[in-house]
Amino acid sequence: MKPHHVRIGFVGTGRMATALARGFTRELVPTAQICGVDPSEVSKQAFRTAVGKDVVVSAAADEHLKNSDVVFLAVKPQMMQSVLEELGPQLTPDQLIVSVAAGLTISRLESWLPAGSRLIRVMPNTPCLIGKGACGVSRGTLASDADEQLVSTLLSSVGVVEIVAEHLLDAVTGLSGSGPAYVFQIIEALSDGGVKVGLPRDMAIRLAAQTLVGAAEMVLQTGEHPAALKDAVTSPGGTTIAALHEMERGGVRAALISAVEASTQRSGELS
Ligand SMILES: NC(=O)C1=CN([C@@H]2O[C@H](COP(=O)(O)OP(=O)(O)OC[C@H]3O[C@@H](n4cnc5c(N)ncnc54)[C@H](OP(=O)(O)O)[C@@H]3O)[C@@H](O)[C@H]2O)C=CC1
Ligand SMILES: O=C(O)[C@@H]1CCC=N1
Repeated sequence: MKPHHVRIGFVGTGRMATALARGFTRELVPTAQICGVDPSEVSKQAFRTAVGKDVVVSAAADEHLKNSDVVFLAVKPQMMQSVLEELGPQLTPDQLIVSVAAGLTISRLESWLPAGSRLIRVMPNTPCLIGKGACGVSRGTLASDADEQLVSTLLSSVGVVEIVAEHLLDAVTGLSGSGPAYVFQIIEALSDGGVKVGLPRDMAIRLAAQTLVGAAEMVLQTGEHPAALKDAVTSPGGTTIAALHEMERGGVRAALISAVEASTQRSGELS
């Protein structure tokens, strides 16, 4: 199936569903081919406002969801079992199911889905909203090469895709799934630093964010190790080494390593 012909349904129209749907419809999928199911009036309307007025939303599974080729499960992990118990009988074997839920393993999801369901497990992140996502993908027991290809193509339209063994998806969650939150906090802290030394807040936020964008792009475009790029900024006896010493004293590296590890562990617990 051609990706731009795919009809996509979202079960749960919250933050991650909105980021994906809006990302898919930027270039690839017409908004009229997207639908969403969510009992929350607030989420549903926010989803439609963000993605487009052609999007059909409803409080419960309807004909639009039943006619979707791909169904994204985007509810909280703790709700998934009860959602699938209700939704399962309305799914058909023709539909490809994609879970974005943190932690829930393929075997657990397959045990809650109707027998014979084709499942792909994905860990995306919210920058999919602007086409800059980072996603890990693992294939379920019955999903085919074509299914994996279709989901990879959809997700490639909203970011980079890494096909990973399922046991690594918790680690992907710890790094890139939760990662935007770490980076937002870093940007906020850097801008606090800018304000402390006299910059106006809005300028400090712009400078901090652009510094992260520029540094990240340098890593991706040059292929150089981040440590080498750091060394190129760091003059002997200069300003940067004075700052890096403070970061080491503050345990920034250890804190980030522990952050990834804590999120990974929590993802494992959610199953
Ligand atoms: N946010 C993120 O950055 C990421 C999230 N994820 C995963 O995405 C999933 C969704 O997370 P997120 O978007 O943040 O959560 P949200 O709470 O923003 O969205 C979940 C939505 O599902 C709704 N919902 C509750 N019950 C049902 C139901 N029976 N049928 C349909 N919808 C229902 C909720 O309504 P109500 O609010 O009324 O409960 C809510 O609108 C999670 O499994 C999470 O692990 C994965 C990667 C990144
Ligand atoms: O915080 C969470 O549980 C979700 C999963 C990854 C990002 N947000």
